[in-house]
Amino acid sequence: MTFSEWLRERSEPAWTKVVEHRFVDELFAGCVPAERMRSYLVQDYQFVDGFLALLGAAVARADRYTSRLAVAGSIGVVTSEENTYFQRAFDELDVPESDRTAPVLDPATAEFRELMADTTDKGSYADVLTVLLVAEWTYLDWASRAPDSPPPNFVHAEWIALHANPEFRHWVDWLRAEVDRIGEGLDERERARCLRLFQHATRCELDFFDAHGPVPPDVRGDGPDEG
Ligand SMILES: Cc1ncc(CN)c(N)n1
Repeated sequence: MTFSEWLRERSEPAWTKVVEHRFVDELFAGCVPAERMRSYLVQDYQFVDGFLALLGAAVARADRYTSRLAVAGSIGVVTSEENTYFQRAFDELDVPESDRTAPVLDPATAEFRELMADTTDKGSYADVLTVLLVAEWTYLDWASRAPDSPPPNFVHAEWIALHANPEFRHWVDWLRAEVDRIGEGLDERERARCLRLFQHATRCELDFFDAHGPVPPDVRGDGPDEG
């Protein structure tokens, strides 16, 4: 088993809960209500801000030029196609300027940003790669479940398409191989640290989706026990 496979396996069942989240199923069906899609994207734009800084840390801490180039390629996508998508989606969803630049953060967003900021400031290259890998691999995995026909609304369809395409798969495959390469040189303590980070980041992904619902029936009170 590779290091990346080991990290993911040790992060179950949270990993599968992210990949099979009800929010994702609603997205595939094109039925995330506008209000929830708006709050998800507003919060995610704040996630992306921290994520971009983390990508910068990977460029700075990589141990070779080819690795810096690979990470820089992903920075290109985040700052162009993905950023343009956010702007068009915000326009479509009537997101006011204040929510685009400085919204009140959900606790889930704040925790994820804190994890990324700590790793950006103090993490080793292995630590940085570990958090990046969770954020990208979970998104590749859920997007890989997408049905053939996209939902009609571009806000839903393009968010799926940004994570279900050969270039994104190639980037995640590279990240996995890089984590495996760097993992070979780590001692036991460093590997354990990567596992803790991987598990924490996976938990953050789950909390992030949970924060945007939908609320499960048993919590809503229309489960089998309710009269
Ligand atoms: C919360 C979250 N995690 C991951 C991704 C994919 N970069 C994202 N956009 N948002």
